[in-house]
Amino acid sequence: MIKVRNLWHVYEGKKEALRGVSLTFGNEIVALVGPNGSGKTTLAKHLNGLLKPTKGEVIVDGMNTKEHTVAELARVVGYVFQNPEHMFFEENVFKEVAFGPKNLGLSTEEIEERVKWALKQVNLEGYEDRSPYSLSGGEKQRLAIACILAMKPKYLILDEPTTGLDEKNAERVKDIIRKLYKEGHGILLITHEMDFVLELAERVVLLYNGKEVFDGDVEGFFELDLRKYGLDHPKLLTISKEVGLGFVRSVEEFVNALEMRT
Ligand SMILES: Nc1ncnc2c1ncn2[C@@H]1O[C@H](COP(=O)(O)OP(=O)(O)OP(=O)(O)O)[C@@H](O)[C@H]1O
Repeated sequence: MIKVRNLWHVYEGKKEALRGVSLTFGNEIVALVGPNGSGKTTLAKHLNGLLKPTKGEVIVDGMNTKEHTVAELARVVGYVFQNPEHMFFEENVFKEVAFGPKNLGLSTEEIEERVKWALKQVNLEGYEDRSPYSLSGGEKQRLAIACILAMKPKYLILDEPTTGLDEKNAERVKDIIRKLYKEGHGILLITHEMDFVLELAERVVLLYNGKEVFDGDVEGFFELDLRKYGLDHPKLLTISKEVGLGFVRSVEEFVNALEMRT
C-alpha cells in the first residue's frame, strides 16, 4: 500500500502545489486527473521520493519517504516520465533496459533475464541491438516502460503514456497496462485523456488547486460537472447518455447496450 497523509508541498518561491492531499493506493488502476498546474506531477514525484513532504507524510509499503532514498524507493515505485526519449542515453536497447537492474547490483545472468522479460512484456523482443533513438514514438514509449519494469517495481506511475501516440500504439500501451495490473502491479495513470480514464481506470482521483476534490469510481467521476475543472466528458459517454443508454465504458459496451434495447 502507498499511504499519503495530509500531504503539503510548497515549492521555493512559496508556491503551494499540494495542500493537504490524503489517499491510499494499492493493486488497482487509478487515474490521476486535473487541469494544468493542479499538482498531479508534484503528487506523483512524492510517491517515489523524488520530492519530500513540506508537511504530512508518504508511506510506501511501510517506508516513510522522508527516511529512504530515491534509489530504495525506485525498487518499489517505478516512474515512467512524459516524453521518455529524454531519459535514453545508452547506445542500444539492451543496455538501456539493463541500466536499472545493473544499478541494483544484480548478476549478469539475472540482468539478461530481466532485460529479456521486460522487452517481452512490451513486445519489443528482437530490438536489443537497435539504438533507442531510432525507434518510433510508440516503440520509445514501450521501451521506457520496459526500462522501469526491469527493476520489477510493485507500483508504476505512468505520466501521459499515450500522448502523441496513434490509436494502434495507444491500444498497445493500454494492453500492457491491463496485463501489468492483472499480474499484481498497482498503476497510477496521469492523464488528460478522458477516453483513457473511461476505458481503463477503476478509480479516479481529481486534483484541483493542489487539493483532491474527488476520489471515487469512474461512473461517479463522470457524473461531475467536469467543465468546472477544465475537463471534458468523453464523446462516447455523452452520446450514450443522450440516447438513453447510460454509463458505458467502451464502444463494445455501447453496441451491446444498443442491441439489447432493439
Ligand atoms: N520546481 C518548481 N518550482 C516552483 N513551482 C513549481 C515547480 N514545479 C511545479 N511548480 C508549480 O506547482 C504547481 C503544480 O505543478 P504540477 O507540475 O504538479 O502540476 P500538474 O497538474 O502536473 O500540471 P500539468 O498537467 O501541466 O503537467 C504549478 O502551479 C506549477 O507551476
